[in-house]
Amino acid sequence: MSNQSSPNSTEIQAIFDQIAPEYDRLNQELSLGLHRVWKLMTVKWCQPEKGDFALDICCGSGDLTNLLSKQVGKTGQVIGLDFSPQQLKIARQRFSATNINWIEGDALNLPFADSSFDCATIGYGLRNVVDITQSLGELYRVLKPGAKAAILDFHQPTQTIAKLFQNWYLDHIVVPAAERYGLTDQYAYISPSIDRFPQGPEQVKLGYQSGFSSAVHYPLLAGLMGVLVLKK
Ligand SMILES: C/C(=C\Cc1cc(O)c2ccccc2c1O)CCC[C@H](C)CCC[C@H](C)CCCC(C)C
Ligand SMILES: C[S@@+](CC[C@H](N)C(=O)[O-])C[C@H]1O[C@@H](n2cnc3c(N)ncnc32)[C@H](O)[C@@H]1O
Repeated sequence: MSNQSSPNSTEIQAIFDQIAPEYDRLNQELSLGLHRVWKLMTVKWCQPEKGDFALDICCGSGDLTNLLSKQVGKTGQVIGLDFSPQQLKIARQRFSATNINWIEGDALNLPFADSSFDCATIGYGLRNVVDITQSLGELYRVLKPGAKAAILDFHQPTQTIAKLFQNWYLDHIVVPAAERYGLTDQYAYISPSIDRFPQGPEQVKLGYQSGFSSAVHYPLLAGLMGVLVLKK
């Protein structure tokens, strides 16, 4: 990894290619299955409807793409976009719904026309892109007027005790668990990435600066996670 404080795109892509085989198993174990609840809430917050054209940016192994697919139904379509070939390989193996298209692409340069999508999600992706402002600008561009996006990610809690717990859990539960698979460095990346990630009020400000007409941040799990809901 470069000696910069934050990894570049190539390094980020490599992390997610490398963890792809164990990603879902570790998420399930380390969140005690709660990540599924957070993802369900995220999809609900972008208000998908039957027949919608939906987008899951930074789709990874496809959890949110699959949930959107169920919501939009047979008359709808979902695009799952990610720049990690290995994550997309896992996604294609896990989910075969005919209303899903998997696309290898960059969240910072979405291969879609303006005002294409009725709703969108980003699950644990915004913290990992190298340019949050560019990513939010692209998200705004491809959404239809009035469309909603829901962005789930880790969040730096404001309460000291919660922050201490988050750091402890990441350092003493998450990273040692990743060691079992030789993925120590990849999972050790999470903690500093959370420290660099804007907190809720700053995310809201970035949402408005990107042109969204409304931006609300909902903390989850005492602020250890959060969902930013944006409306174009
Ligand atoms: C689905 C989750 C995380 C996805 C994820 C995001 C990243 O940016 C990564 C970067 C590098 C390696 C892996 C990931 C990655 O997996 C959230 C659930 C999994 C978390 C690893 C678990 C941590 C949860 C909270 C810090 C503490 C929860 C405590 C509760 C009592 C379970
Ligand atoms: C932590 S995973 C999240 C996967 C999935 N959304 C979930 O909720 O489990 C982050 C994903 O973002 C992808 N990613 C990071 N930067 C990206 C970019 N600029 N363009 C596309 N995908 C990107 C990574 O390849 C990885 O699959």
